[in-house]
Amino acid sequence: MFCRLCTLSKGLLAPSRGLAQGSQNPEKQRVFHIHEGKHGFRDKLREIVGASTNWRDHVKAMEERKLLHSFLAASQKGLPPRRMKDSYIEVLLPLGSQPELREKYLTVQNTVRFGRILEDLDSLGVLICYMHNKIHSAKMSPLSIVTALVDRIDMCKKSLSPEQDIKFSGHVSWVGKTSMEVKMHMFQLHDNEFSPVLDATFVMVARDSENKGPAFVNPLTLESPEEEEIFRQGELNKGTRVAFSFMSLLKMAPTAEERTAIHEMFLNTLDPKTVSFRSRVLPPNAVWMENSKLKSLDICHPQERNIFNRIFGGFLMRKAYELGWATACNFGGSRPFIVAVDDIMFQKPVEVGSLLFLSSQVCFTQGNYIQVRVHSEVASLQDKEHMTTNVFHFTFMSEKEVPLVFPRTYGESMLYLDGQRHFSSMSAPVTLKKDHLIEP
Ligand SMILES: CCCCCC(=O)SCCNC(=O)CCNC(=O)[C@H](O)C(C)(C)COP(=O)(O)OP(=O)(O)OC[C@H]1O[C@@H](n2cnc3c(N)ncnc32)[C@H](O)[C@@H]1OP(=O)(O)O
Repeated sequence: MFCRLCTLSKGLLAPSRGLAQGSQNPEKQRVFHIHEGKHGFRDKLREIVGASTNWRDHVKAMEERKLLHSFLAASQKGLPPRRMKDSYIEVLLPLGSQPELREKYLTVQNTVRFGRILEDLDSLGVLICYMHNKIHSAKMSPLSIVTALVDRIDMCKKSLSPEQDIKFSGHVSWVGKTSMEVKMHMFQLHDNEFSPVLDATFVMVARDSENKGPAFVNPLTLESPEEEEIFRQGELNKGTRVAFSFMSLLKMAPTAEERTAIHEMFLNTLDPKTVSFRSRVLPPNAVWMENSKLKSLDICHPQERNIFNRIFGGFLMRKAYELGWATACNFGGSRPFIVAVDDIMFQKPVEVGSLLFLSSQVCFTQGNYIQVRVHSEVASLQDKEHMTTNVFHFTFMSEKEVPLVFPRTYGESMLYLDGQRHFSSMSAPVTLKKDHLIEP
């Protein structure tokens, strides 16, 4: 499979060039481990934020964070600029050399759980942003950094083995006033070399010490034409996001071409015997969209909280991904493999104790591809009103050709078109490879 970003990222940023291939890193403090402990990156995050390790201390820990308010900058100009390499870090997931780590990452097909990788990417993105905004004289940060958007995750043409070491790297690639774009790469050891397996772009937002209002981030200074290109790409990404949201089918009617396509699908479902709008029949090898649905419910226990005592974005992504994978599996009747994740917007934080309702459905298919949409909403135990927190978009590739999915209602037709737009925004067509084994 061709991966636009894996190719683009190769050699663009000076700090990642040598390190990406597994060479020695002179700045040892920038290399963290996934596991807990002295060099564990989650412990590092807790240290930076001063988060509680026990739920019973969470109120006290938050009270302490209030005192950090005075360290917040009144304007962005008051903050020193940072270089891309200031935020550059690497994180090791030594699945090969530390087999005790494997269980957590293992699927029954002896591949790596992609849902676990999503969790690691989320924490890595946050740590990168803390590196960018580091106050050298203070151990703790006054900022609360939250995930606003998973812009894109593209898989490259490599299998993920649970028996080989994995390495993540990343850095801040663009900054606004309170938001930052982060680019992350993942590599796996293959013939003694770390080869690219995944590229990800997230947008993180800085909030004040109590996560109640916006906070300024350090500006970014660019040191080479390559870095200018990365930054320019960040600007472009921002523009594309605005254009995409402006064109949303919730705000605007579909294009003439899209309307024609939907009308043709509708005509294809009319029963030639009755030609009645009430009796509709599916063409051969097609499934009604409503019959592709799967739902789940989770109780958001304190264990799933992030360092700011809200539910961890990575947990929400893992849950949505796993339901999406099951939906694709159920629909296609064979093992689906993840190809791309895009446009996951974290609209509202999820409180500890909430009920999390996930609803997943296939909204577009083509050949071996299945586009799945997972809608997430929460309700509190006291208040039964449901509130949407996220919409997830996953592109899967099935081992076999899959049926067509047909919308029955106008609402479903809009979901179909939205799914088609997400599918079309994918980098490039991919060919099914036996070694492309990235599963739940
Ligand atoms: C281990 C630790 C892990 C911790 C990580 C997590 O788990 S976090 C948990 C999961 N995530 C969450 O719970 C976040 C939930 N969402 C939210 O709280 C909020 O939607 C939000 C703070 C992200 C944004 O709120 P608002 O839109 O009201 O904020 P505001 O309008 O001030 O915008 C702040 C900045 O974010 C940018 N922004 C907002 N939404 C955006 C989006 N979808 N895509 C790109 N950028 C976006 C704006 O341009 C602006 O940047 P500029 O100022 O630069 O122009």
